Amino acid sequence: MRSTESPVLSISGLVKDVGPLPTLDGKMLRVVSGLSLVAAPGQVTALLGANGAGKTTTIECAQGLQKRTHGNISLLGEDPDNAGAALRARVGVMLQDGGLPPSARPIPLLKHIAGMYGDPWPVGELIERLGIDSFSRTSVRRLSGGQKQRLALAAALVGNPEVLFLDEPSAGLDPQSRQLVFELISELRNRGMGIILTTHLMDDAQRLADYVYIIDAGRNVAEGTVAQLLQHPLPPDAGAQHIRTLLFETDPGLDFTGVLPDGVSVTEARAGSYAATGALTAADLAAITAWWAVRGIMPRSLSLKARSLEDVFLDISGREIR
Ligand SMILES: Nc1ncnc2c1ncn2[C@@H]1O[C@H](COP(=O)(O)OP(=O)(O)OP(=O)(O)O)[C@@H](O)[C@H]1O
Repeated sequence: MRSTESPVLSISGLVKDVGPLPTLDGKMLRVVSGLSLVAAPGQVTALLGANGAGKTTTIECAQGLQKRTHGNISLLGEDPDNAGAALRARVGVMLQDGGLPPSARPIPLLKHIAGMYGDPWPVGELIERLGIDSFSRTSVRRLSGGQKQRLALAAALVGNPEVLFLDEPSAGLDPQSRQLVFELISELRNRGMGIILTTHLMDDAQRLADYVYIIDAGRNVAEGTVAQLLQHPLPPDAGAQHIRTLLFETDPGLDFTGVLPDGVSVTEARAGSYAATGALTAADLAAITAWWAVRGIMPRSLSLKARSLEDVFLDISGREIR
């Protein structure tokens, strides 16, 4: 596990049992089994895992919302299980379902929350940054999913927290709102806020995270910066299929047999739209462009896609659905 001076959150050997469950003949179910992580100030730390991996349980234990079975948790230097109002005031939480009162209207709600803090974030600034003015007269229950997300983020930030928990922050956001939220998250990180992001969206983690913990079945399975994880060795049975993909559009129905090496597979997903996947080398790129040149073919588009965090995640946690 990485070491960080004065982490905003540090979890070691977290175990959480739930139950007893009638479906297990009255036995307990272990949903987190010895998980450890460290989140630093001024960084986005992502917890990445499939549905049911134990992300929410871990984060709720970290926030003191669920009692842990074993293990140590330190949130801003304190045990969240004994947290008082002073610790809670330093922590911002944006939940997936918002957790906001359905009949409230956005601006009075934010002003009310701001009134509970000594040094709140100016409400007007948050309203402007998150485009809340455009739906300020609508009650929470009538907001769209994306509007609720933006209001939930504003509500999490209004207390000017030192640490911010974000659960799937881009869920339901249109591209403009997503960009807005991502820019704000980057700015908060640069100001020194410690941000803990829970997600199964690889793209969000790849774009935002300084450090990623991949968890599976309540355990740590890999960790590192995105760049480090992208170097993760391929599993022995992966073949070369996740190394690189060359995407190109040209004439339909072309036969590339003999142009590219055996380990590279070429598929035509739509007429004239091809993907060549495998351990492509510069020589292979030269071979395919030479082949086009001889035949007078000019592709309409051409792009090379490197192995992504999603490929690494699937290599590590398996491709079968949970
Ligand atoms: N009180 C409970 N009773 C029974 N099972 C539970 C309980 N709490 C959690 N679980 C199970 O523990 C596992 C972990 O749940 P958790 O919500 O932490 O996963 P997650 O990684 O946040 O998933 P998602 O991405 O779907 O939100 C799941 O299989 C869930 O069904």
